[in-house]
Amino acid sequence: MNNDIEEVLFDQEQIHEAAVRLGQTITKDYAGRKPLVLSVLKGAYLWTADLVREIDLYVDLEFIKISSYHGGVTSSNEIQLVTDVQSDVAGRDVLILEDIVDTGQSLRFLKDLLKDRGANSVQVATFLDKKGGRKIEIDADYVGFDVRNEFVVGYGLDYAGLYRNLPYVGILKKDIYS
Ligand SMILES: O=P(O)(O)OC[C@H]1O[C@H](OP(=O)(O)OP(=O)(O)O)[C@H](O)[C@@H]1O
Ligand SMILES: Nc1nc2[nH]cnc2c(=O)[nH]1
Repeated sequence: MNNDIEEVLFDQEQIHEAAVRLGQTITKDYAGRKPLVLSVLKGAYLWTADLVREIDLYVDLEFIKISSYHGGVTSSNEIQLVTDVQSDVAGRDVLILEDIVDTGQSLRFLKDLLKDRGANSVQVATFLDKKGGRKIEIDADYVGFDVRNEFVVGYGLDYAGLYRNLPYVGILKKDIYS
């Protein structure tokens, strides 16, 4: 699996530092509140595990699964709610945890859904922010790393269902796509 990677963009140490940095900021910003941390599956599973351990607050942890990519490297415009959140978000301060914001379509879908359901506030902590990929004007509140406009894998992010278990983020060799 490691042999399929052309270039490592963010290694384990850098990722840990980003989780610590964001965890400290979120701890300060949400002081006195009990946010509902909403992890977006599948991609955010590792980011969630690492970031929540750096947040020194009482939090509720929930999961939601949506889908926009269908095995390839380009997004579909259609976002599907695959598995809904299991608790009421009305009145809650929701902190969405995403692995990546690319076109912005998934985030738009989620923020609209949570606002429609009466969340008190909705903020977003994304591991990666691919600003060059945006089709919708939307921004995350907390960003681990800005990433260039290329398809990346690892640390939760997949290609055709694979590479989510790489402990770092990288770019695949071109022949893997063919
Ligand atoms: O900004 P966007 O262009 O909408 O892309 C971002 C979304 O794409 C990925 O999810 P994906 O649909 O691939 O599902 P997964 O998390 O299960 O891999 C990622 O986890 C984000 O949720
Ligand atoms: N694996 C992966 N999923 C994505 N979803 C949106 N952008 C990306 C990306 O660059 N890589």
